[in-house]
Amino acid sequence: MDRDGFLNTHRILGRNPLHAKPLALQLRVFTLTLILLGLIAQLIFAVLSWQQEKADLEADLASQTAFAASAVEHFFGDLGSSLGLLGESLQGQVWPSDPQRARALLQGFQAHHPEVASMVLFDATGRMRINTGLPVDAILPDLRQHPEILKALIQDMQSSAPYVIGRTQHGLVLDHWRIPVRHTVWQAGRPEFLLQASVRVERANLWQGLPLQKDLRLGILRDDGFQQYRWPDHDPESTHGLEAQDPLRQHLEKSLKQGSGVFESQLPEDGVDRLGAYMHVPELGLTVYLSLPKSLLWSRWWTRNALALLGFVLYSGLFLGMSRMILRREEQHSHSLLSQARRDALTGLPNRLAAHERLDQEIADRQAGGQFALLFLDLDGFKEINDNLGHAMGDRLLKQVATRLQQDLRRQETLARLGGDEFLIIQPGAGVREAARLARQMLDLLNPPFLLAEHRLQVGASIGISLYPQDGLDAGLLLKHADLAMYEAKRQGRNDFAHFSPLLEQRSRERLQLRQDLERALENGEFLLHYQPLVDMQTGRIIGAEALIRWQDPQKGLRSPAEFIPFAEESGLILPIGEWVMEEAFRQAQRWASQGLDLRVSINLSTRQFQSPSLILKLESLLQECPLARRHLELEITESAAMLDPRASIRTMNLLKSLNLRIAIDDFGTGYSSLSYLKHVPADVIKIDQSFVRDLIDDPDDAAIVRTIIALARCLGCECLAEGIETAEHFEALREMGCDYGQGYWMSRPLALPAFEELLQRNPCFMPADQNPLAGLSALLPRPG
Ligand SMILES: Nc1nc2c(ncn2[C@@H]2O[C@@H]3COP(=O)(O)O[C@H]4[C@@H](O)[C@H](n5cnc6c(=O)[nH]c(N)nc65)O[C@@H]4COP(=O)(O)O[C@H]3[C@H]2O)c(=O)[nH]1
Repeated sequence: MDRDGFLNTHRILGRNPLHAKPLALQLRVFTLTLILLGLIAQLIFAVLSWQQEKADLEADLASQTAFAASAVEHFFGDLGSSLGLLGESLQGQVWPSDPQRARALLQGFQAHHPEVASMVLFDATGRMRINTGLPVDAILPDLRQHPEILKALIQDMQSSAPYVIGRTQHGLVLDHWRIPVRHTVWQAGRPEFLLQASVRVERANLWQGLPLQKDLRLGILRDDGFQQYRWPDHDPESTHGLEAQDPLRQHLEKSLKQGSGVFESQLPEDGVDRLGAYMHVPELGLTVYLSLPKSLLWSRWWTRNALALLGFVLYSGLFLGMSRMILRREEQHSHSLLSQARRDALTGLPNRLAAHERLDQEIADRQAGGQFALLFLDLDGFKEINDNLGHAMGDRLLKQVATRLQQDLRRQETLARLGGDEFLIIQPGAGVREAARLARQMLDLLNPPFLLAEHRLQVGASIGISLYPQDGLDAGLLLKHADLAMYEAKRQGRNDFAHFSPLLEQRSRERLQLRQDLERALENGEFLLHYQPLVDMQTGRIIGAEALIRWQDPQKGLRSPAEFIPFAEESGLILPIGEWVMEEAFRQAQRWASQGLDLRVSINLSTRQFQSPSLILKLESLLQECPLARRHLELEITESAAMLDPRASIRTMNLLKSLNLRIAIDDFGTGYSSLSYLKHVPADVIKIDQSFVRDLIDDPDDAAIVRTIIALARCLGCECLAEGIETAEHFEALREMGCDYGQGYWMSRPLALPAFEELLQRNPCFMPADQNPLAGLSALLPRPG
């Protein structure tokens, strides 16, 4: 991946798409919605059932109150009527004439009414005359000493009602609570005497038939607010009058107007919140009320709702449990996906994604201070291994490389495979020295050959190092700089490591600039060809020319191929540039052939061009366009390019031969060709590299090499051409050795087309001075660049 790729990946990873969990979210929303709906239904049910329960209880209380009120009404009504009859039987014959008989009648009445504690007879003045609660001879109480009671008695005596119920009394003869029921007997429109039955209500069985459950409270209130009676605890000590502002009394006062109703209030006796019902009995001037603690409503409500609530809890629990189970499964699944997504399937190492995350983590950990190193490792020549031995073999190699690299790493150091043959090592805490030591260690680990099937492969690596924080504060920059340093290591001859320096960035910018300039040059037609004569060493005549590219840069002037061909080769731009050279050289060869000139035109093919699958097609189409050129064209392939993949090279060269093109092996002697390989190479010419020619005169070794190459060419049936002939001595020595052709500054530098054609016209003969009077002519010719 290129540097932009790194940065893009980093940017994409920054968004962390794997954290999005739509299913989990949907499931959560679904579960919560179901629970919420259940909760709402539960709430509605709870409120409705509360209302229902309350209404039921109120209705219950109201009917019980009606029952109680009716019992009270009947009881006092019956007693009142009985008193009326007793009064009638006493009047005239018995009272006041026969007090003993009157007393007996009263006692008889009392005997028939066990709830009556005593019978009393008062005369019209309010004086007590008979009291069955006291012995016959006892002194009767004088009510004048109890003016309150006397007043109430006189008032009741005046009442036209058949009977009157007085305030509940205590003391005065009887030591318990009783309700006085009074009946006045009239004589000629004036009260004659008053009969009073003192009723012990608890004996009256008033509440018989009522469900007297625990906590039920009953009460009877007079219209004047006097608490006549309370059940079950009629406390003689407590007050019997309710304050006017007492909430219960206020409720009950409504009963005077409404007759009946319900109330919520506390009772003075226990302070418990209660729910109650009341009913007014106008004939008696009493209100009967009945109440239960409100908590009973809660418990009745709870009994009704418990099941539904339990159902709801179970239902929610079930849904929650199910969704948690699904979520956990989903989480486990996505965990395993995540860990798979972070593992390189081939080597088992953390992959690019994991490396980026680890790098981000390391940076975050070092925010407060500290350093670490990043080692970017790229195998040397992996592409060739992959191409030649196949991908399966390439994969096996990568696995072995990963195992070896891992072997010396410490636990805190992370090794990741970024993809292809690129590995990354994060070395926490490391500075320049520690990183260099680790890089060297890694290179040493890769040093021993790898054994893959029958192959023993020597694989090196180039390592670029960047350091946090000095070489970058973010992951993208650190990776970019480590990558730049790795390119530098490759540039410096591979199997080595390099540290990042700002200078590399400068070079990278320059390379970028060069790329843009080359693209512009292609577009604007800034390239041109120079031609360097190829000379027959025996006759000294020009037999052809090597076409050599030049770049007429509008800013920098004429630029030599050494400045841009290596970069064009590295960047791939050599393909369009090489095509341009072929087109130009073919057309020139066609022109010369059509002019009747028998000139060989030699063209340099770069490694990439030579390996390009479209080469043959391109050549075929050019040959169709320039048919006369075919006989004169020669393609130069460097020995090292031909040796990269010997079998494929031979295949391509055979195809070139099938097009009737000549083949020259360039820079011969530098590429370590084996003799068995050379035997199969269909070359026409072997070009002796100028490095052997340069010291040919002084260095016997070089002379021996040149002589050997010439002999080899003979054996293989090839012609032989020496490059870099700079002196007459070079020329003479090579000629004597039997070299067929020569090329060099001594004869001529590469020339622009007009100068070359001018030279051709002169038809010079290049021979050392003693044999050739035209020697040195080239020195007079204009020199390019
Ligand atoms: N010192 C010395 N040098 C001599 C002498 N005689 C010739 N030379 C130089 O040797 C180089 C010969 O070309 P090469 O080995 O193919 O080496 C070429 C070739 O590999 C590459 N190149 C040039 N043109 C093209 C092209 O059109 N396509 C490709 N692919 N490569 C090219 O650039 C290299 C350099 O080209 P040039 O700078 O033109 O350099 C030329 C030429 O100027 C001599 O007596 N002494």
